[in-house]
Amino acid sequence: MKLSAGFRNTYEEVPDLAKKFVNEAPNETGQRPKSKVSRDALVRTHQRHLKLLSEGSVPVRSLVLPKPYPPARGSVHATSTKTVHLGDLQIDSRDRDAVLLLRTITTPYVWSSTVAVVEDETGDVARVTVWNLEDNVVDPIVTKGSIIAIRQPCWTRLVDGGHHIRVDHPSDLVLLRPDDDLVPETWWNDEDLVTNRDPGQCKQDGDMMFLKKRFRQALELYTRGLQYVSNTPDPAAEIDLYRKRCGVSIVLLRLDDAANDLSEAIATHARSTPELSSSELTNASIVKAWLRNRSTEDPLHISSRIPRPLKELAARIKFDVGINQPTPDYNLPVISAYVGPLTLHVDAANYLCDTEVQNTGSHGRGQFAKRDFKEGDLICVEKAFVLPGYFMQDRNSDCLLYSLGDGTAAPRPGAWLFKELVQKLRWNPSLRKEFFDMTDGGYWEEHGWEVAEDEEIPVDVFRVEYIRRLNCFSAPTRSSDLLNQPPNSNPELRNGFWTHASYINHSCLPNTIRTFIGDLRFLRAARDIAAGEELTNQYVAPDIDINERREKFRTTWGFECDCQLCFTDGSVDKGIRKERLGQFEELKSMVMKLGEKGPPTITSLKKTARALREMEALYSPASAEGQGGEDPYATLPRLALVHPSLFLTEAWRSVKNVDRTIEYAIKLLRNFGIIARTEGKELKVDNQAGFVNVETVRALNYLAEGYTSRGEEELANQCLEKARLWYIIITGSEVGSEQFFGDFGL
Ligand SMILES: C[S@@+](CC[C@H](N)C(=O)[O-])C[C@H]1O[C@@H](n2cnc3c(N)ncnc32)[C@H](O)[C@@H]1O
Repeated sequence: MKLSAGFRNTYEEVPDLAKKFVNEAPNETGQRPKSKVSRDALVRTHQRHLKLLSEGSVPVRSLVLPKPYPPARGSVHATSTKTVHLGDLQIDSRDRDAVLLLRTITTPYVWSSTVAVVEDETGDVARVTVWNLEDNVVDPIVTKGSIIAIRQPCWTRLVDGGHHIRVDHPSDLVLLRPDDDLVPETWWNDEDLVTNRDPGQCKQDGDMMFLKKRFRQALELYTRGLQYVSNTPDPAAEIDLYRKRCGVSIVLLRLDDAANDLSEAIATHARSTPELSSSELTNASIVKAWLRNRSTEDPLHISSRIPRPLKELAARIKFDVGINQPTPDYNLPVISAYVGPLTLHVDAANYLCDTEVQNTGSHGRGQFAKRDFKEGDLICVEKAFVLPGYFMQDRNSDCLLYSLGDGTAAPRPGAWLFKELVQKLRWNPSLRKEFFDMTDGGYWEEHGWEVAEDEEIPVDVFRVEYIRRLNCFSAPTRSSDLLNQPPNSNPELRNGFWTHASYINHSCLPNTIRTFIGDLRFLRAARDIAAGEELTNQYVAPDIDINERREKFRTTWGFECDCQLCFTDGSVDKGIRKERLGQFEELKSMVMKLGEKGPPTITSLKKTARALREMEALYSPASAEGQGGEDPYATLPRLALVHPSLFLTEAWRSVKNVDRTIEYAIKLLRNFGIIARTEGKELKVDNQAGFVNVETVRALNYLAEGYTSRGEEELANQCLEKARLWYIIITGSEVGSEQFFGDFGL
């Protein structure tokens, strides 16, 4: 039996209860807690929670964001801050200038949040809960004996009674070094200040910590080594320590620190190498500027003049910060072969220069073509700002994110993206501008302040979450993998963030298609695009029902789609819309039942075809008002007809009726908004407002098969050529096409 059986974990918030509590508990803002818990009781409870943790008795990790409030502004060392004690704090009332100095008296409990028992200078005790740290048990951020400063502290009520100090913004928690001026004299401890003064030993100990994945401790040891190496100048040791610390920083996504350390390592190397000692490489700021300039150019020939380990780190940092190349040249087969569930991050440059962000006039900012693109062309390629690489099959990676402010919840992919975004932004001030430039739906305007030009942009976790929700993408490991999924398998997609791509607006009838290979996001032209045209993308495939569609756009992204399809579907008489949906549902269940019965009979297919014809009538010119008698759907998708026409195409093919297969494949294309017809031996495909997707690629394959069996090879080849182009558009590359088309025997 487990020692802690029967003990309830109160450190893990139950989101539903927390939500109810937040919305229903009486307001006690400004009051003080009526009772206190003793030091012994707090520590005892904490020990039992540590026990639960060590036994693995923890629920699925739940990240909980309370009602929004902004982080404290400026530095904890600013003269305006004032030190307070636990006894001064009030419930739910934050004083922006207040700083609470605490010392942790327990090892931390680290799961959904980091929890520790702390004391203040007067000996008063409390439980502190810190959210949104990139923490883990083996390498905790706050350890027993840490001295911490909490900014804008207040008491927060716990659902089951009692109070704790809750911190949501990582910047509201500051870890203080023992020699920090803020540390009260009573907490000075000479032992803290006496450390190993041998840089070599520090490096060795740091290496050991690195191997044990205790990255923060490794950082600390390398930092200590660097402090002491300056006493006994030893360039080789110094370069080594900078290099090692740079490596750890890269693992921890601290690219700003990594670039600083590598610049110092390179400058030290140059100063101690006779042939470089009078070169620009001795200037660390010049090297740093090169590491961060996002260019593939190397006019100072830095990479060819430094030792290989430094050169490799430089490449790593440049790719991770993001570099741009001027052409869409990529070795897609090599990239695709490299990528897998555990190797998502590709060393490749971005290709962004032929697109630009501009104001649209009606939809905020949007992305525009700077040159003409032909159907299928690569328009832009971008490496992810963040694409979390957690293990999908691991229970340990289960994680949920709840926002109590608006009652929303995000499953694992969104929760992980949020966590990594907070981490990356927290440690890389240089990358914040590009991220916080993105739309947050007005959050910061309501809750934040105007950030001055020379002020560091704060990492407000609520703002990060709003930006995540409005701008992230769901991404498969490789888009081509999705073609080989068993039907209805619904594989889990990751959530990732691509900053340039986030400026693209939605259209149900997009002129571009996005695909993914690892952390590279590709955008290809779904049809010819002229320079100056706005680029659009489908955020999600449109629902058949215009009301559902509008609701989804409104609640998820806060906009009203004004594309031609939404306008036309929206103009249709309500009764006809209802009838379309009713008939669609009826036909769908009829088709499903047929599917269950084995191979279809000719009679059943004829019956289905009749039902489809009846539905087609609901898309006749008379169905939409105010269109002057013209067919409003002449070039538009007729979404309710897609499913039955797909069924009929495949069913006629299964009974080897070539003519009917061709007829229905053309219908299927047409219902996706793609008008395909033949003029003699020529195939004409008009796609002004249609969808290119796997079904339309298949429809072309069925046509190719049909024309082949009728001996119309030229038509078959044209279908196949188009299908191959569309395959590239929907998967990003040609990789896998042999197998895909081979499965059709083509
Ligand atoms: C990923 S961002 C696109 C860039 C955004 N327009 C901007 O200015 O930052 C998504 C937001 O753009 C706006 N948006 C996207 N597509 C739109 C459309 N078709 N019509 C109106 N607004 C749209 C919505 O405000 C949505 O929340």
